[in-house]
Amino acid sequence: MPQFLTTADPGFEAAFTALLGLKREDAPDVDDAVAAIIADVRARGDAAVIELTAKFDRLDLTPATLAFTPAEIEAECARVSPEDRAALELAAERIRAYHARQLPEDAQWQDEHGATLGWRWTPVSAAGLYVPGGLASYPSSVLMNAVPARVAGVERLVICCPTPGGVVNPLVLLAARIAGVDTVYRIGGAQAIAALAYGTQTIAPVDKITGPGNAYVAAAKRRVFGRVGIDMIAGPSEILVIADAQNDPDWIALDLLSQAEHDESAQSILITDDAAFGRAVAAAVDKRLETLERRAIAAASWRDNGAVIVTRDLDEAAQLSNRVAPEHLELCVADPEALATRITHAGAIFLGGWTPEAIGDYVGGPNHVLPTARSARFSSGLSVMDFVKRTTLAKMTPGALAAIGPAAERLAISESLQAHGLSVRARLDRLNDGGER
Ligand SMILES: NC(=O)c1ccc[n+]([C@@H]2O[C@H](COP(=O)([O-])OP(=O)(O)OC[C@H]3O[C@@H](n4cnc5c(N)ncnc54)[C@H](O)[C@@H]3O)[C@@H](O)[C@H]2O)c1
Ligand SMILES: N[C@H](CO)Cc1c[nH]c[nH+]1
Ligand SMILES: [Zn+2]
Repeated sequence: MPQFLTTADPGFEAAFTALLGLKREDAPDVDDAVAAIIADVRARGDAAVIELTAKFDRLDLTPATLAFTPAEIEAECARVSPEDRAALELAAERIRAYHARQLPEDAQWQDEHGATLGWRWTPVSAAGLYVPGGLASYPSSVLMNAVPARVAGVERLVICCPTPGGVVNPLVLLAARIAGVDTVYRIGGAQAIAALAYGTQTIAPVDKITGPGNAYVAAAKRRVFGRVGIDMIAGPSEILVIADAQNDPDWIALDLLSQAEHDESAQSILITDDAAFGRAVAAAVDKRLETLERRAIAAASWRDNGAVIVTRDLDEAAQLSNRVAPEHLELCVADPEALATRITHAGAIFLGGWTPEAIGDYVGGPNHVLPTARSARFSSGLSVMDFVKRTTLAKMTPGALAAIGPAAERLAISESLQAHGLSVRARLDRLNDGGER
């Protein structure tokens, strides 16, 4: 059973703290296994990747079959129905239009001394996009990773997406083609992350790795960070719904289950100011679980990590939500915009009862790769900004150097960094000797 909590109860704070502290990450020995996998791929390259893929994905590959061939991609794309193709194309265009607005601008100006200052943005040269493929496959995650990278101007885009037992989702390959991905490797897990970070005889290394994955993928991304950039550690999915009694309990139940069905470690929480409505939603969840396709996963998530919390009012609901810092936050209340002004930490906010979180997963436009496990307190969802970096620009004139150089020299001396100071002093002396102004 999910937890039923009431803020008016004396024991609420302890129970809520315990709810936030639920360990939803996987087995602690994952990191040891991942360290060994990364070391093996670094040492043996393709051979290690091929052996691990056979072991974990029941798929026998060769160096020549690590990547899908153009003919294979063509054949798989031809299997996609016109309706599914249209849905992917609609999603891709909306995601592209939304992320195009995120492109940052270069800047350049002269200050009062005549110095030219500024910055410019450049994309990473190569990005490796991880698309989960173990428990389910996610064409939508292809778009959510590849489209922002293309908008950012990344030159080389590759995808790693496991195909356990050789089962391919043609929509993953069509999504990759629509988004302009150059190469799709049919590998997954930590071995894929290691191959992207360090390269193998067949797989060229990249500069940035993005995309969600299971505990092995997350542990591998943590370990290769520094060798390559990573976006974040996008863990098991979460949703928090703040809803008043004016909602249809079945709608709210389905929204909660939409994230619970991702993973037994997912977390779905309802906060409401009406106890009877909270009970009605819980009953609607149980009813839906009787027939849901992924009911085994969703029921375990709801039972182990789910909660219904009754608050005194919606302000209290907002305060609690900020402590959860949920990946997804739905505001199903009369005035969602007003309540949203009280929200300080959330990966994505969905305003009003007509905005189910699933819209954000697929076609709304915003990215669905979002911070989990309270990391929305300090991090953001995947965006164009994950694929660009900023270079600063500075140009002194002799006059500008004369104006600010002495201060630099004094600070260099204060830090006992003599060459720093002398590199400025030599130029100032030239100026003092009548050199170029
Ligand atoms: N935050 C997001 O945007 C988002 C989107 C989609 C999915 N997800 C989450 O991503 C996760 C996907 O997990 P998944 O397992 O389905 O796919 P996955 O692709 O992340 O992991 C599957 C890979 O794990 C490796 N693996 C499996 N068992 C292993 C073991 N015992 N030792 C070493 N490696 C092993 C295999 O190589 C396999 O290819 C889920 O938790 C899902 O909720 C998150
Ligand atoms: N809600 C997931 C992120 O937590 C993203 C997703 C992909 N497909 C369906 N949903
Ligand atoms: Zn989802």
